[in-house]
Amino acid sequence: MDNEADAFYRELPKVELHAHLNGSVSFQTIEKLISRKPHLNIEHGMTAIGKGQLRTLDECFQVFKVIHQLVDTEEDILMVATDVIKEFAADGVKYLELRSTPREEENTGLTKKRYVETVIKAIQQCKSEEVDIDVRFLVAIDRRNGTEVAMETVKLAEEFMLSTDGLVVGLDLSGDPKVGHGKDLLPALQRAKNCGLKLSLHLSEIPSQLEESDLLLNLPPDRIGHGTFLHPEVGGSQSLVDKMVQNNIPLELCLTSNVKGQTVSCYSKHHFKYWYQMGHPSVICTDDKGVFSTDLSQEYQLAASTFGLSREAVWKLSQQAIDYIFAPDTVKQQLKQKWIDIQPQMFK
Ligand SMILES: CNc1ncnc2c1ncn2[C@@H]1O[C@H](COP(=O)(O)O)[C@@H](O)[C@H]1O
Ligand SMILES: [Zn+2]
Repeated sequence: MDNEADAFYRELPKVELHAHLNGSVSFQTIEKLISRKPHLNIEHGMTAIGKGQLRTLDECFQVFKVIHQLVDTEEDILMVATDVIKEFAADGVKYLELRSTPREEENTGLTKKRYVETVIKAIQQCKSEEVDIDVRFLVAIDRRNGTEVAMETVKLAEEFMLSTDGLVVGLDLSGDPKVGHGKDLLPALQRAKNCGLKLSLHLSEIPSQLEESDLLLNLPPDRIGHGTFLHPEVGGSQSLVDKMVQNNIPLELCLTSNVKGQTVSCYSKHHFKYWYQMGHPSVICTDDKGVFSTDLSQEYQLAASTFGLSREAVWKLSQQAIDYIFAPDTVKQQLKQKWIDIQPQMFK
């Protein structure tokens, strides 16, 4: 990790709603994976982007390929998911929605079903060890893989939603935004919505996706990841903003990810400012804490220092995120109580 956040941000109870499993793998866990697979000749520099370093978004997607080589067995997935959950808990995250793309690997016999089962197993193990965090899972569609795979993924997510007692709560659409078009994925997303899966879609992460964003906002989705180029000041449009506002769709905003991936030129120009000033529901998230060498405490601190947020405003931001989780109201009530219990210690 590049920096350590100040105590206030580490102690702040937090909600993480946008975290890709394989992008969240820490330095320490990569070390263990590398020692399991020395023949791959993978070095740390290939799996993370350090302080002050920038990459193009294309280069970021190369990094995921390297990590996927390191994580290709059930044993790897179990370790990676367990470590990631415990790291978020240690960073003060009380509720986490983890997302990941089910993969099959011919070499190791890994199937998509076993992939999801293994992530669920890690969540259950952490629960039985009483790690202080409520974890839910979003099954991810990689947009690169097209219509049929998207539909298969929805069916898989549906099965697990019914069999895991509420651990699988929704579906994510992610992957390289330059590849594929949302219109081909619409039937799958519609089906997911109809069967009760919540939808979080990566939208307008790069310019030139206006038509796709317009189409997908008609679903409407339950949350949006990034939405970097939705508003008119950056080439989006007022009608896209209006759709976001009318449907009150929360945004998952990831400052370091956007700056290091160079879709946003600097922190002060991050679209957090636009949406936050409007009072639109915005949630600070990490995206890929391993790849971008960050954690959620640092992201909150960055937002506060860049946009001049008081401690009270930061507290409110983390507390309001509870309203946008995909788990049911009973979970929201439990989390709200937790925030009430912690508040007096933090504002003495
Ligand atoms: C940087 N911005 C981003 N934009 C779009 N998709 C992203 C992403 N960051 C991560 N992913 C998606 O998450 C996968 C890695 O985790 P999992 O193997 O699913 O756990 C990537 O392959 C990509 O599909
Ligand atoms: Zn993402």
